[in-house]
Amino acid sequence: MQAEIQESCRRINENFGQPGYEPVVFIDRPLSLSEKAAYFTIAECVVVAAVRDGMNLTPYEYIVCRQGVSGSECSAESSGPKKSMLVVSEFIGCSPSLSGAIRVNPWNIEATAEAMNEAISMADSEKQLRHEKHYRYVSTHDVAYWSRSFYQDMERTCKDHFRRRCWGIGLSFGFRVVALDPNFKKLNIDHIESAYIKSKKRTILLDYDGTVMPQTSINKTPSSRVISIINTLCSDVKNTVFVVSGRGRDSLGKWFAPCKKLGIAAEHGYFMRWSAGDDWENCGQSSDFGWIQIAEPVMKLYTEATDGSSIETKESAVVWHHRDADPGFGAAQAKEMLDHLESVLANEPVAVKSGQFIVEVKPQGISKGSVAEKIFTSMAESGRQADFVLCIGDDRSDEDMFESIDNAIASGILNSSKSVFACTVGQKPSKAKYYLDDTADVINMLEALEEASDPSPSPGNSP
Ligand SMILES: O=P(O)(O)OC[C@H]1O[C@H](O[C@H]2O[C@H](CO)[C@@H](O)[C@H](O)[C@H]2O)[C@H](O)[C@@H](O)[C@@H]1O
Repeated sequence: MQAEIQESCRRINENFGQPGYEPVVFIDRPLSLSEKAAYFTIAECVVVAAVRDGMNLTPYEYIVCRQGVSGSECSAESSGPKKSMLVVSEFIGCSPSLSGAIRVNPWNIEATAEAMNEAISMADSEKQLRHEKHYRYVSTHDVAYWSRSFYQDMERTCKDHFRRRCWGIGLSFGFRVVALDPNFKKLNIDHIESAYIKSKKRTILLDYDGTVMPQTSINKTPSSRVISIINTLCSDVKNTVFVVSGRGRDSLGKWFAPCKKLGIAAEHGYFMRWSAGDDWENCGQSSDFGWIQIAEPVMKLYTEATDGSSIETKESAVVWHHRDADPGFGAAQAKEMLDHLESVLANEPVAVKSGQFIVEVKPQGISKGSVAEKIFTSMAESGRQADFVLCIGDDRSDEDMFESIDNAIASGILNSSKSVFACTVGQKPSKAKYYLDDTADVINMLEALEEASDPSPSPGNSP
């Protein structure tokens, strides 16, 4: 590789060099700190084109060197306004913190060349503004700042650890230690079945993906087994059953067409209907979707840079999927995109949320929590307060449902002495008190409830 670099340098110098001017000076040896500082001080632009990196400090060192030491006369520019320009790879750790840097995908040679040209031909006033911004960031985020911030993060993360149980879960790169509440336990099928039999008014809220449908399934249509269980649950006059999902109303409506009495909350509750015979209620508070014009271009940028990712446009939301991208890179891009979207959409009526291999932008106030609250409230208001609640889901959006159960108990919409089963799928930190291991476990549990049901003709769910 070294020979290849030397050959490229020779070729460029031969083609573009002139007497007294050598375009590429290739330094192929370790530099002392002072030498490095000297080069940084005179450099009009620094390019960091690493394709994989941790926390590369070169850009920060460069900015500090360009700022210089006040009062020193180390360069011709030292008395004038300070300027610096950075072209950085989007793969390096410090890239998100340098908002004035030109960010590139280093695999894209043309885009990198264009960025270098843009960097050196930019107006001095612009270079100055970018430098000021970066220097302010570097000088306020010093060693003391970082150690304070790490310390606070650790304190927050370890809060309550003394009363939690720690478990190692996952394998290989997926291995992690999680701290779980000691009251968090596996849902016992006999226990829930007996509570189900004793109860008179039941609310059952089922998430779809990752709960009744395995995340790994290619075919996302519910199995005939799932349809049959849900139909039996719906036909018990004591039951109000809802599928509460982030998926669109068309797919859910089509998939669950055989379940006439099933309630559906689609797109996290933006659309809701109590049974197949009812019209869809639109639960959104605003019809202004101008924010899509801001969110989509950002998602497109990340899609271009992340092989295997894609954008899904729903009626009320846009979703960036990275399930088929490289796991590490996809997750890093998702985290970065979430921050990016949160900052550009700060003044818009939206929420930016992450889920199972997705980042989603959806209208503010729309969540599975508000769906659950709506169902509990309208049941209580019509004198049908539930004495049995089963709420089950696997991801972050389902945590909102679990939280709304606590709120409903606190406000008296649900009675705390009744049977409440908030259950997450997979053993992980959750607001739910119970867990089941996987979708197979969920189906087994629902089968037990199916057997304990009393299917009799009924008008179905009603608000
Ligand atoms: O609320 P859920 O029923 O759990 O649905 C949430 C999202 O489901 C869909 O995404 C999921 O399935 C994709 C494959 O079809 C998969 O790639 C992704 O990782 C899953 O999260 C749906 O596309 C999203 O819009 C929903 O928000």
